[in-house]
Amino acid sequence: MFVSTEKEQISLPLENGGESFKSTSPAGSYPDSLNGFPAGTELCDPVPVPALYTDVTVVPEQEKQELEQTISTLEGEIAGLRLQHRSLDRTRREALNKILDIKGSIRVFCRVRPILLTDRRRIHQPISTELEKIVVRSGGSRKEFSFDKVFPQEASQEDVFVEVEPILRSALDGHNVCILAYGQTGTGKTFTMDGTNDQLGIAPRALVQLFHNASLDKSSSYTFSMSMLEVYMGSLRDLLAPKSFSRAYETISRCNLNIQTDPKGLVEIEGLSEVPISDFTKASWWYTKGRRVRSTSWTNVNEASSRSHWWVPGLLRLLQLL
Ligand SMILES: Nc1ncnc2c1ncn2[C@@H]1O[C@H](COP(=O)(O)OP(=O)(O)OP(=O)(O)O)[C@@H](O)[C@H]1O
Repeated sequence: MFVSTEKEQISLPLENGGESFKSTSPAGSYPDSLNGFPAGTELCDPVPVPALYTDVTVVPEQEKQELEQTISTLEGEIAGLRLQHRSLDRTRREALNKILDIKGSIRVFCRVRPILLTDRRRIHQPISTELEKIVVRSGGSRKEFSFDKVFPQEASQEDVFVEVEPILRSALDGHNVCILAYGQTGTGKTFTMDGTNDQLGIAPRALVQLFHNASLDKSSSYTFSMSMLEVYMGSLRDLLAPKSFSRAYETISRCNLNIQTDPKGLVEIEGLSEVPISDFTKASWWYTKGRRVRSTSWTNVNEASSRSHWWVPGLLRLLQLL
């Protein structure tokens, strides 16, 4: 005799050929339509069908063995792919290191700022650019300067970022890297490093890229931290100092951090805040906070002049100096 659940997925044999279900008390009979019971069969109080029956799927032994075989094959393939990924990653690192060695561990780019409507002196064609060279003509003299790459006036933020992007990969591979913008006031350091809301510069793009690359790399784990420091009027200012701390010690501590060199020759800023960064959202939040705190002042050349500053997310250092 078989009892079927309503879902009809499972049929389980009842022991004793159903004898044990013979009615001894006020009879109840199942209607004809129920499976397996002849019409009018007397039974005890209706046998409660355990809820368990509806959830259990009995897999035939052969199918089970096939599934186990498939799982073990897939596990083998995953292990193989992991090994392959590790080996490819090693090759990629070596290739990147070679490229950086060939290109030089220090690379100097020149970005030419377009002439702005606000510029007082509108000298047209003062310089001409080539791929790796600029020529400056002034007062009858002509001077040439060579660089690893020259970005002409038309170069977009994206064009600039493409050149520095491999350095970010290097940072995740464990190298110390530094991106430094240097130039006279008003030449476009802030524009290149920070950019604007619709033309993001290197720093916000770097944050996106770092966290994106780190999330793709399942074989390593990364921890990120960030510090932001401003060099202003000869003093060092901690841009991520906690508010209460900065208020209480505003005039003393915020502007009087010391630069120390440890026995290994590494530079350390004593007392500089270093905030742990768990993800891109946090990084972006702290970066925006640090930018708000920094000093900006007017110069004769640049209306919204930002003073020298640098920031350090994990291993990456982005510096901007006058
Ligand atoms: N490549 C560019 N394309 C368009 N506008 C630019 C470009 N570079 C700079 N600018 C504009 O030129 C002005 C001065 O640039 P920016 O403030 O970045 O100079 P800076 O070198 O950071 O100056 P300071 O040292 O005084 O802070 C800004 O209005 C900026 O938007």
